[in-house]
Amino acid sequence: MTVSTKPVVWMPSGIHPDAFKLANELFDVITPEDPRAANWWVYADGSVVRTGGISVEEAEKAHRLKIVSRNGVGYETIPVKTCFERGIIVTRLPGINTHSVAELCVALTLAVLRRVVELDRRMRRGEVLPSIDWLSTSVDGKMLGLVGMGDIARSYAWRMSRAFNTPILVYSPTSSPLKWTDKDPSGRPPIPHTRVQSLEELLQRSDIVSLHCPATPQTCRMMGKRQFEMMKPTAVFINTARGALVDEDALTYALKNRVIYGAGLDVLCHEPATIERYSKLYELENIVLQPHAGAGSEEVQRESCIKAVRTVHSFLLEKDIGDSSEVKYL
Ligand SMILES: O=C(O)C(=O)CO
Repeated sequence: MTVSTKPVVWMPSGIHPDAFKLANELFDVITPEDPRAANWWVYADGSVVRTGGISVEEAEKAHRLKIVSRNGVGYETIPVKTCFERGIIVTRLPGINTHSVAELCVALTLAVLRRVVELDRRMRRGEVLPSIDWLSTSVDGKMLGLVGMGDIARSYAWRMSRAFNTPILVYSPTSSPLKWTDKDPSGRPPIPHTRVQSLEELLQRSDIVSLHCPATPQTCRMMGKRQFEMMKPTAVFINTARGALVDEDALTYALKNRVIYGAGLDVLCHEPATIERYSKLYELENIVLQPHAGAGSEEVQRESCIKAVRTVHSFLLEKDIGDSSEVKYL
């Protein structure tokens, strides 16, 4: 029997084929199909995770594990405290998917306001166009309200203001040090915007409300029944941030009863989402859903998966995560 001398790496979630090929050259990879997957923590020196992450119990049992490399930005699915206590380093790729997620924000906004997906479905069901029933809402000049001031919010704001002349309102629940008055890292000019002092004001004034905050105890369920009722009945709600920010029963009620016009969601509380769990949401026409695909462009996935794999390799071999500006320790 040949014993592999390559580091053993656990990869629980889907990974771009080019990165998977590279990983197989560099490591002895354990995927969910591998017989070792049931107790991967006995074997693994490193792990590359996208969605799914790892549990506290797994981190506690993983005696060989030295690094968890998150292929993406958010890290709430990784037990960072336990990892630190056990000397396991955690890395992520901030900024890697900024423009890809911002593009999806634009796509969801257009799809919901112009009823793109709903009308497509209705045509395929045999309804005959045109009809007054199919009137939608223009995007041009609508007030865009952003909750959070990170890079994705900024990239989305830049695209919307340039393409659709949307005035921008911003509310940041954390005291964000970021100023949108400087050029952004891609050299784009500042975006004119108005900062409001409360979520209430943003909800009342915006035609498009979009969330851009991490899930923390402070932001959890920040959008509930009361908040949806503060929005205009003509307004749409976009969430590409995290499902935990939203009370999903309240959103379902608001959509069903036309408290708001529509919603576009890339994230849900329970992912991967299933029709059984979300049957009430899935049956609504005024919602467009995506399977947490904001970072899911071919280009971004190829780049980020390869970076995440290389990070593990550098660390296991050289105790260093390399000099890429995008790879960061937590
Ligand atoms: O990278 C992340 O954390 C994402 O959720 C991308 O959508």
